[in-house]
Amino acid sequence: MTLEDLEARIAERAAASPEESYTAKLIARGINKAAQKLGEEATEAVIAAVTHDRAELVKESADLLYHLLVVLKVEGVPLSEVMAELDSRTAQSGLAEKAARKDNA
Ligand SMILES: N=c1c2ncn([C@@H]3O[C@H](COP(=O)(O)OP(=O)(O)OP(=O)(O)O)[C@@H](O)[C@H]3O)c2ncn1[C@@H]1O[C@H](COP(=O)(O)O)[C@@H](O)[C@H]1O
Repeated sequence: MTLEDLEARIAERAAASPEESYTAKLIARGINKAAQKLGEEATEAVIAAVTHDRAELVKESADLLYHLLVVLKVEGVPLSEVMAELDSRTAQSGLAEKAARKDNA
């Protein structure tokens, strides 16, 4: 499974009935609920990381990526746009990118 596969699955399930699909149910509840779930999963991943709970970190990371893709779907942002942003950063180090952002702020 790639993130692109998951993005396609989410797009497919978005059209399903909320009674039979968690994705459809979450999308029907709107961006505030989807964003709240994203925040919760991020927090759970952070807790797993700082408590060195490796198995939980793997599970929470999967939840986090899924909920991020749902939020991107609701907001109409294709994953390819996020990947293109990451791609554009490979030309420089993360520290140089951070300094450039500060200069532009
Ligand atoms: N990867 C996921 C995935 N990860 C997490 N989850 C769901 O995310 C939910 C998070 O758990 P919570 O207890 O926080 O959720 P909850 O109790 O419903 O949340 P509240 O609304 O009560 O806050 C669980 O119900 C998980 O099943 C996912 N649901 C779906 N997918 C993927 O999406 C596909 C389509 O799923 P459906 O849309 O359900 O058909 C699946 O085949 C998977 O590939």
